[in-house]
Amino acid sequence: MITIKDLRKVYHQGQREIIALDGVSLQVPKGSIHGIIGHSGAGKSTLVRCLSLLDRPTSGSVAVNDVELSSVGQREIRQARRHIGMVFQHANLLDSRTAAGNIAHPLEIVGTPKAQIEETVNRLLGLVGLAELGTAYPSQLSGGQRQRVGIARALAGDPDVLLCDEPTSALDPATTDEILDLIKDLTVRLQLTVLIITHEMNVVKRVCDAVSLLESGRIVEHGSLAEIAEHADSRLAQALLPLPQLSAENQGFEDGQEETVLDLTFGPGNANRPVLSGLARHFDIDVNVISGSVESLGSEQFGRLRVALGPGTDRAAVVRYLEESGVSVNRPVPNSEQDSSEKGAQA
Ligand SMILES: Nc1ncnc2c1ncn2[C@@H]1O[C@H](COP(=O)(O)OP(=O)(O)OP(=O)(O)O)[C@@H](O)[C@H]1O
Repeated sequence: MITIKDLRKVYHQGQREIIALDGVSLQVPKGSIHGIIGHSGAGKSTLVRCLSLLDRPTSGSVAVNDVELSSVGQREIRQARRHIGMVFQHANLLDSRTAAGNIAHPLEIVGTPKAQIEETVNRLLGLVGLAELGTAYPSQLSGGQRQRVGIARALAGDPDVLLCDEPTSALDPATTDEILDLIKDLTVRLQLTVLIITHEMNVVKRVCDAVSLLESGRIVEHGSLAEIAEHADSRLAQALLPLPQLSAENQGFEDGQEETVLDLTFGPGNANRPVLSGLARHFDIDVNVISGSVESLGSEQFGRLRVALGPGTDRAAVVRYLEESGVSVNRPVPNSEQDSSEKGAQA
């Protein structure tokens, strides 16, 4: 488990103070993956540096499994770093070493006995699906295979935490999915605690259990994917479950007609239930679907629908009926607002 409490990092440039992290608090349970998403300059790299002990926070604390890391002395820092494995955007392998040699490197640095290194490297090569490629050099490996070596190297010290900084940004979509599935599998198998820094919403959708939106050094939205999906007007929800874009002029409703239009979010509990036909029958009204999408978030299905109710419908009663059926109901968000929210959450 990672526990971050009120983390602040202030840089000084001459007279200027730059607040890179402004009171970040976060808890990531063991065995789960938490995504951090945010604009350039939001503070993501600073957060990674403070968590990996490459930089000292100005104040606040970071603990892994209740062991406080942010206050360890210079001498114990190497030992403390062993709790944390790092996966980088470009695997950052040593070109002069084979895949096995790269995985062995951190173990050699801390003086691990040779026989133990060999046993660990072979086990890790198997774990990341490269059992046959231990003698290959980075130049002989594909981008995905290099990242597998990078992941194995991050696991060499038997860490509790994996910090992944844009781990798939340099990979094509199919390889991205393979690497994400590997990270997910390892998280469960080894009961790791994983933080993924990313600007890609599909990374969050595919593997994260929870996500935080970082903006100007602060977490402005956060929650499990199910919690976020329920708040359809939040910026993360609009990025996770976007409604297909209607034209700028045609948002599916006329000015003044917003009252009859609803945005509905269906979660795993009701995504497969005939809620809308039940609604139409119950109130004896027409329900017109204007726009909709269904997304897999982790292993669960979520859906968003924009619907228009027939004239004369008792809107309050309909909203009550839908909410009692477990559907989240929101006012429609105009296209212009949705555009800027998606950019904010995706950048
Ligand atoms: N060493 C430093 N000295 C001074 N200011 C810094 C330093 N490192 C980062 N900053 C500032 O702190 C803020 C957060 O930067 P950071 O690199 O953490 O953002 P980021 O979200 O990682 O951005 P990107 O996605 O572009 O890497 C920015 O305003 C940046 O200019």
